[in-house]
Amino acid sequence: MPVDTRIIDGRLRAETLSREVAAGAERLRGATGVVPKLVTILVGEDPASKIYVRRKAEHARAIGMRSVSHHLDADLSEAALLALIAALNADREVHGILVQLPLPPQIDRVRVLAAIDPAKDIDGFHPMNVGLLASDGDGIVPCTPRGCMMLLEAELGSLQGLNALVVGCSNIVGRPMAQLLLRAGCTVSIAHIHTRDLPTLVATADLLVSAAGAPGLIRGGWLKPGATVIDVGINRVPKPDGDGTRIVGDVRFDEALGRAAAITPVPGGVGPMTIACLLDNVLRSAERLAAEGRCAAAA
Ligand SMILES: NC(=O)C1=CN([C@@H]2O[C@H](COP(=O)(O)OP(=O)(O)OC[C@H]3O[C@@H](n4cnc5c(N)ncnc54)[C@H](OP(=O)(O)O)[C@@H]3O)[C@@H](O)[C@H]2O)C=CC1
Ligand SMILES: Nc1nc(=O)c2c([nH]1)NC[C@@H]1CN(c3ccc(C(=O)N[C@@H](CCC(=O)O)C(=O)O)cc3)C=[N+]21
Ligand SMILES: [Mg+2]
Repeated sequence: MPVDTRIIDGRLRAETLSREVAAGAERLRGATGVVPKLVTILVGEDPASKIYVRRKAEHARAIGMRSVSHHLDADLSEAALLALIAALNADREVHGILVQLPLPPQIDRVRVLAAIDPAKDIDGFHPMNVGLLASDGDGIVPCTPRGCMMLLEAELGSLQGLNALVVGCSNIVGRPMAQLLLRAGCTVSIAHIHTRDLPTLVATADLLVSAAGAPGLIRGGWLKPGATVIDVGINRVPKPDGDGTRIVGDVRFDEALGRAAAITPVPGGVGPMTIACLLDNVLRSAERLAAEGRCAAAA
């Protein structure tokens, strides 16, 4: 029986969260003189990365934070990047450091992420924060999975006992997503490129989070009727009429309508939540560093 599928408005939820973060930043400034500061680092010329980094910096400024962007040549050495990170770790006016991924091949992502002060690691990618998430500790949680959890909890309330399927197991999205769902009491499955029978797994899922980066991978007819669907995928594909490109998710949105209980659109779903959660992570880091006397009031 077809249902009326709710379209989850991530943009609206993200605007609400951004206003809360702006108010929190203003409170912190009033109480301590500390103005949260985000530093983004982009290495190379990837056009999508340029757009996202610019968007993050603009949003930070729009809500009253400070933000500085470093745009470095594609042939930058790993040593030079590590030296920049060391300087930012030591800078008492910097509260959040974001190294945009992917990095060029001469730079070891694992070494770079491990060099960021875990207290300023607002992506939550440092092994210390990864470990805290995996052991139910209180570290910094990656932005995209946090945004997905906010949308899911607003939609469903408690997630306890639900069958959750995460498609994709990257360090940025899939793995931390699975950890958060486990923490929320879901029975979690993780599918990836070697998974044999994805349609059968999808059919068992009360909630599905897809982060494969594969356009149209998930067919509407695979979904358990009444499932809640979070589509993280951002895939640029040619328009049907061949005139330019557009962005689609991993889930066949048209097919999911009438079958899922609720679904996030692409764009306008998870993406805006990622940015709002990033700013929230910057605020939290600034609050914690201020409480520990580890940062300076803005000059
Ligand atoms: N909305 C947002 O805020 C964000 C969106 N994204 C988007 O989400 C998507 C995933 O990003 P990210 O996690 O960084 O990407 P990665 O490419 O790092 O990871 C993708 C994962 O999906 C798996 N996968 C790929 N194709 C299939 C398939 N056909 N069937 C099953 N599993 C598959 C991969 O398996 P394997 O590695 O084994 O090949 C891998 O585990 C991308 O489209 C990205 O643009 C990312 C971050 C934020
Ligand atoms: N260190 C690091 N941290 C990241 O968080 C990180 C990264 N590297 N590398 C790349 C991915 C991708 N990512 C997105 C952020 C916002 C949107 C976003 O704003 N999306 C909008 C607009 C989409 C569009 O028009 O392009 C939307 O979905 O509505 C998308 C994707 C963060 N990532
Ligand atoms: Mg992220």
